[in-house]
Amino acid sequence: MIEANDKSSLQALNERVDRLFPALRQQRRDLHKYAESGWLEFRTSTLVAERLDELGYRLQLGREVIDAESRMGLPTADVLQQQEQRALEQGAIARWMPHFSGGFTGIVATLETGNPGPVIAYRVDMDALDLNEVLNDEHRPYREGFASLNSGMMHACGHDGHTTIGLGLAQLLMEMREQLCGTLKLIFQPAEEGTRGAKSMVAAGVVDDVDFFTAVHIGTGVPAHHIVCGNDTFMATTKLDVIFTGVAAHAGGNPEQGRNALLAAAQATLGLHALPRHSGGSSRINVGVLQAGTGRNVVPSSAMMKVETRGATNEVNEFIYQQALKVISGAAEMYQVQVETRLMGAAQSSKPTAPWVHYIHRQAENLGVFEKIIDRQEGAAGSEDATYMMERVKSLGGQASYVIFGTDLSAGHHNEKFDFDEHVMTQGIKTLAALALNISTFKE
Ligand SMILES: O=C(O)C[C@H](NC(=O)Cc1c[nH]c2ccccc12)C(=O)O
Repeated sequence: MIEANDKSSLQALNERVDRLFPALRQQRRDLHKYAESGWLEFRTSTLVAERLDELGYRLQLGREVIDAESRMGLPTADVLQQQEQRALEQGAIARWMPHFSGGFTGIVATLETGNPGPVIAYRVDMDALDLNEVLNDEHRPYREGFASLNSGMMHACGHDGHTTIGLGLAQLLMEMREQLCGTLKLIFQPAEEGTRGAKSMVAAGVVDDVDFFTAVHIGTGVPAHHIVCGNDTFMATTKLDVIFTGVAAHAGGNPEQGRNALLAAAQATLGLHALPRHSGGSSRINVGVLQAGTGRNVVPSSAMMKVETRGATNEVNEFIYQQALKVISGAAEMYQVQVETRLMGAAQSSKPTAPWVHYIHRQAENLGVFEKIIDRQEGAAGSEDATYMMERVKSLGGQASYVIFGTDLSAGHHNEKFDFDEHVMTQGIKTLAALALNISTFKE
């Protein structure tokens, strides 16, 4: 094995990745243009599979890496069907589609180097957000012709960049395989938004053999040329849909015959936002959607809410969630309507393992492409279902972390004007490749 820490080999790595930049940019822009929301990454996953196959990876696809029962927040069968059709019209590669059909849009690519060593895994996500991209000349993706063609779907969180980082890394690792040891695993995950996908991949066992696990994000407010080696502020979260069903009636003639689902939902909304907090850490609650009723002069017989709870720890989130269920059933009782709650997504809180964070820090230093390298940052982040993978790896004695590569953004994440400086993708690939290249120097 080469002395990878010596400056000339890292220099060679840097130059090699820099040469990939035009191809990476083109790849990212193609994914951006054909944005696909969670569990609907049909075009994306067929292109990813084709590329990884071309490179010579062993592939596990669809049901092999996604446990059907553990999927959360799956779109309806109709939507799955329509979007699969659209993907084919937009250039999805038909021969891979049977693996992904029905919402099994996950891929694990494995490279056995043939040299003895550990299993090193990377996780990237592939889904877009349910959001309409802004279409005007001030927005680069529109100006340069790669804004999303799919209404209501936009890569506004950078997962097009993450997928591209995964593919670029795959190419580089394959080219360098003689200098590497052990087994490299690239995990392409569906449906991170709404924290719906990772749990099903963990249930399928995709990280059970992993010694070193790293999940990746770009942006999130971290400045360009900065890297966070071990983000540890993810909140545990539960996502639920709530459906109230009452009885419609003549609002003038016989209001007493109605059972008002709108009032139950409105009451529940206020009650949810008034929940007491927990001394164990910060918490959040959000009713993000409330829809109810059918007509001005009809007692509303239906209402629907999309709700999420979050907590600094699993315990705090569970506390808020349990109270939320009580408020919801109490509100239903108050107005004598039926209520059903459906679990739509979930994630844990998780902390990286310190030795792996230190190791990532050292590799980032040696690369010489960052202005600032920090282990962690203050402040609540969002949630992430990669935490299921991290916790699983840790529970089996492995090392895990979550790395953030800073970049300039045109607008915040989940905003319709979101875009990022694509050069961050080369920094990501360099760092992730260095983790594999120098693994023999890892110390507990
Ligand atoms: O809960 C979700 O739906 C996941 C979604 N996740 C993200 O937006 C990722 C994210 C948010 N903040 C950070 C900070 C660092 C890395 C990743 C993130 C969120 O929190 O709403």
